[in-house]
Amino acid sequence: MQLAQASTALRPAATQQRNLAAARVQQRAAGALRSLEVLGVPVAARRACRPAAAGRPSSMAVVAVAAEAAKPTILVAEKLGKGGVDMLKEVGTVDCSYDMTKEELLAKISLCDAIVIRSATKVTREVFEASKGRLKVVGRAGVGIDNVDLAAASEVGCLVVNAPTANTVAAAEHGIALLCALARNVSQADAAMKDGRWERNKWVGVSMVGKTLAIMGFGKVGSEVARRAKGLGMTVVAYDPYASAEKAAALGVTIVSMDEALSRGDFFSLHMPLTPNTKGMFGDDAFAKMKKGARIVNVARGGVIDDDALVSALDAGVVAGAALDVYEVEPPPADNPLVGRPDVICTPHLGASTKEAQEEVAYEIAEAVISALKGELTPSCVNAPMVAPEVLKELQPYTTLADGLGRAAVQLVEDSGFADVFITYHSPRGDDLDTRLLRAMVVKGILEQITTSQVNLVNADLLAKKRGLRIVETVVPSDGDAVLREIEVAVGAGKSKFSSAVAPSGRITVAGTVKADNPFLTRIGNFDVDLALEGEVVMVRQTDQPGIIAGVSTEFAKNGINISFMSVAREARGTQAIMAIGVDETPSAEVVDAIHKIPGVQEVTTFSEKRAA
Ligand SMILES: NC(=O)C1=CN([C@@H]2O[C@H](COP(=O)(O)OP(=O)(O)OC[C@H]3O[C@@H](n4cnc5c(N)ncnc54)[C@H](O)[C@@H]3O)[C@@H](O)[C@H]2O)C=CC1
Ligand SMILES: O=C(O)C(=O)COP(=O)(O)O
Repeated sequence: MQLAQASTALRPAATQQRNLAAARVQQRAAGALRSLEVLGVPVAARRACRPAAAGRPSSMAVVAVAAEAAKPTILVAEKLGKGGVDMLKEVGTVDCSYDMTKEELLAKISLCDAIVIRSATKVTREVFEASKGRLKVVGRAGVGIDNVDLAAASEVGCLVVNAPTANTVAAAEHGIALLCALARNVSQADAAMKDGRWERNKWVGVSMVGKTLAIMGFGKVGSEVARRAKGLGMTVVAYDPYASAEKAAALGVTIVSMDEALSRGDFFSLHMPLTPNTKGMFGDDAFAKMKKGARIVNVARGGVIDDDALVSALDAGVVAGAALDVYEVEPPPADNPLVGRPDVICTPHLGASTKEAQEEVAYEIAEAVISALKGELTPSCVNAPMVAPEVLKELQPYTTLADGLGRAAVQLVEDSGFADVFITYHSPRGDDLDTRLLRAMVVKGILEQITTSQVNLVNADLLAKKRGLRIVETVVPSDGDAVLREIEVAVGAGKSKFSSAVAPSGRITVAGTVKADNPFLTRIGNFDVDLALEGEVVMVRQTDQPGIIAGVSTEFAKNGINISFMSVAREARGTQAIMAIGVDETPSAEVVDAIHKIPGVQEVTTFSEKRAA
C-alpha cells in the first residue's frame, strides 16, 4: 500500500520533469532565430523552402517560413522511447523506420534533415554522401559515437549530438550485474539447471569482497561502477590517462598506471570509448601482464578487446572468465570464438537497456536534436568545440558583426582572390577571449560569398583550410566594459574594387563594433566611418568638395532608393573623402554609373550584407 502510494506520489514529479523538458525546448525555440544567425547552422527547412532561383532568403526569413511550412524530416532509425518521439513530432515530420538495410538507409537519407540512431546504425561517409548535404543533425540516442563517421560529418557541417548522461547508471548497473554473474557463475548454473542438471560443485564461484577491481576508463560509467563496487567491499583502482586523481580519491579510488592496473586487478571492468587509441587495447601484451585467474567484464565496446588474444588468455587460464555485453561485430557472427565458450557469459548489448534509461535517453536526444536543428550549439554536440552558454550569450551580437565584416571584406576584393585573412580583436579580455565562434563567423561571412557550402561552427575551420585560407588571429588588449571594443578583418588581396578600402598595410581592411546590440562598420581602409552594417552599402570616394553629397542623394531619391545611414570621412579638407551609405534598396548598375559620373566622384562600389544568392 505504502509502496503504491509512493509510486503514485512520484508520478506527478515525473510528469513535471517532462513538462520541464518540454518547456526547456520551447524556451530554446524562442531563442532559435537568434541562434540561427549566430551559427549559420541552417535549419533543415532552409533548404526545403529556399526559392530555386531567387536570392537566398535571410536566416530570419527562413525560420519564419520554416515555422509555417516546411517542418524538418527526422528519421528515427532505431527504437526510441515514445516521449522522445512525441517531442520530435512537435517540431518535425517523424519517420520511424526501424531495422532498415544499408541500402534502404542510403535511399532514404537524402530526404532527411536529421537522423536518430542507437548503436546498430552505421552513419558512414557513404551515408553523408548519399544525403547530398541535406542531413544536418545526427542524434545518437546513447553515448558511444563510434558508429558515426565524425570526420565525414564535420566536413559536411553536420552536427552530431549524443545523449551522454541518461544511460550511465543503466550501463553501470549492467556492469555490476555481469561482475556478480561472472564471480558466481550465475549464467552457467542457470543454464545447467534448465538443462536438468543440479551441479553444486561445478559452479563454485569466487568472492568479490576484498578483491581488487581495476576499472579501465574512469568516466561517467566507470565512476558509477566504482561507487557500487566499493559497496561490495572491493578495492577499486582505475586506469584513465585523462581522469582526475582528486575526483577518484573522493570515491575512494586510486588512479594507477595501465601496468599497475593490469598487475593488481582480480577483476577488470572496461569503460573507455572505442577510439583508434583504445582499439585492441586488451591484446596479448595486456593479458600477459595480468594475474592468473583474473576476470574481465566488457560493457564498453567490443573492439577494445582483441578477441583472439582473449581466447588465448582464457585457454591459458590467465583469464578465468569473461562477461561480454558488446562485440566487435554486432550481432556477433556464428563463428565468434567467444560467445559459445562456457567460461564466457554474454548479453546482447543490453547495457543501456532499462525501461528508465531508454525513456530518459529518448528525452535527452530529442531535446538535443531539436536544439541542433534550430541551429543552437547543444552541450552534447560531439563534433564542434564546446562554447559555454554564457560565452555564447555574451558574444552573440559580435557574431553578427564578425559575419558582416567577413562578408564586407570579401566583396571588396577585386577578382584576384586572396589566401590570408587577418582578424584582430580589440578586447579587454586579451588572450582569455574565446575567439572560436567569432573566427567561425568571419569565415562563414567570407565563404558564403564565394562557395555554396553551408558554413557553421562545425566545419568553418575545415572549409577555410580546404579553400587554402590562412586565418591569422590577434587579440589586442583594450580598455572598456564591453567584451569587445572592435573587430578588424583584413584580407591580403592584391587589389580592391574600392581602392580606399586598402589600408596602409596593403590589405583590404574593414573594422566594426557593436552599438546597442547592432553591428556597425567603423572603419574602411584608413577612413573612420559610422554605418549600421546591414542591407546594402554603397561606398563612394570623392574629392572633398561641396555638392557631392547632395548629388548622390538626389540620384538615390530619383530612383526611389531610401538612405538608411550615411557616413562621410575625409583625409583632410579639400583632399580625398569617402561616403559610406546604407540604402534600403539595391541600387541598379545604372544608378551606380550615374553616381560615378557626378563631378568629383572617383569611384563607387557596393556590397551587400544580405546573404549571397
Ligand atoms: N553497453 C552499453 O550499452 C553501453 C556502453 N557504453 C560505453 O561505455 C563507454 C563509456 O561511457 P561513459 O562513461 O559515459 O563515457 P565517458 O566519456 O564519461 O568516459 C570514458 C572515459 O574513458 C577514458 N579514456 C579515454 N581513453 C582512454 C584510454 N586509452 N584508456 C583508459 N581510459 C580512457 C576517458 O578519459 C573517460 O574518462 C562509452 O564510450 C560507450 O562506448 C555506454 C553506455 C551503455
Ligand atoms: O550508449 C551507448 O554507448 C551504448 O552502447 C548503448 O547502445 P544502445 O543505444 O543500447 O544501442
